[in-house]
Amino acid sequence: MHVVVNAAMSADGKLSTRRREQIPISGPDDFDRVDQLRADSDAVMVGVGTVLADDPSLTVDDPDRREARTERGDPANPARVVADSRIRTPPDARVLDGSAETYLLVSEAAPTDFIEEMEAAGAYVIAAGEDRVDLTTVLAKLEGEGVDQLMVEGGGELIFGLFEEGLVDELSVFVGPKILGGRDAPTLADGDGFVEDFPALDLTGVERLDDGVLLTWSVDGRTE
Ligand SMILES: NC(=O)c1ccc[n+]([C@@H]2O[C@H](COP(=O)([O-])OP(=O)(O)OC[C@H]3O[C@@H](n4cnc5c(N)ncnc54)[C@H](O)[C@@H]3O)[C@@H](O)[C@H]2O)c1
Ligand SMILES: Nc1nc(=O)c(N)c(NC[C@H](O)[C@H](O)[C@H](O)COP(=O)(O)O)[nH]1
Repeated sequence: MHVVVNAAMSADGKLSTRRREQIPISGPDDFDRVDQLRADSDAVMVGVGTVLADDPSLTVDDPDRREARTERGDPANPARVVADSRIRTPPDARVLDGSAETYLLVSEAAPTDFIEEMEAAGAYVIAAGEDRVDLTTVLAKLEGEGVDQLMVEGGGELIFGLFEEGLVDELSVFVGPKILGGRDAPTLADGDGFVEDFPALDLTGVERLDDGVLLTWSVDGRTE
């Protein structure tokens, strides 16, 4: 499986405001690039923090791109994947609106009645990990379901968790022309932070885009 993390951050490295309110950091060209990346992926993943903050749809916006997917025999939209250890996804979240397949990745601590509620709402539930989702195991299961290219759209907790497990192959970050500030505002990689064995990156691209810059890296030492 090829795992691509994509995010937009302010010039000071924040993914959103300290109130976790989503504000546009990307401009139209970057949003269009993100839409193409979704269209090129088998699944798009976020953490439940992003579902609660933004209620994203995670679908492909451009009808031509959806049509191109169906012409090559894929569903119009990639599958949606939410890492949600204890099931905080609301049953009326957009990711459960039926416009794409949705996998809910939960831990063994997830309450059984919540699992049933999510399945009734149309989600496929995959459980692994005692207290929080065991990302290595669930990504292997998703690969078994045919997910070869996984795009991860955040947020900072999930991105850190994936780096922690050595699961990221590629990182693309749009750095936009804003300062958001806030010591508690989400950043690209939050979690507990590394104190050693820092993941190392190889810069593969620098491109001026909208009023910002798109940086792409490949990740050293990723084990398949
Ligand atoms: N600018 C961008 O590109 C962008 C993209 C996505 C989200 N965001 C912002 O990020 C914020 C949400 O990010 P966040 O960090 O609060 O939440 P998140 O989206 O990273 O979700 C975190 C949740 O993921 C789940 N999870 C399960 N297993 C995990 C594991 N092994 N490791 C880590 N997480 C695991 C947990 O339930 C955890 O609470 C929002 O403010 C949103 O607007 C910005
Ligand atoms: N690429 C990007 N640039 C931004 O400036 C910005 N604020 C986000 N934020 C990601 C966001 O937190 C959501 O998760 C989805 O981008 C929303 O997805 P939908 O359009 O609803 O499908 N992402």
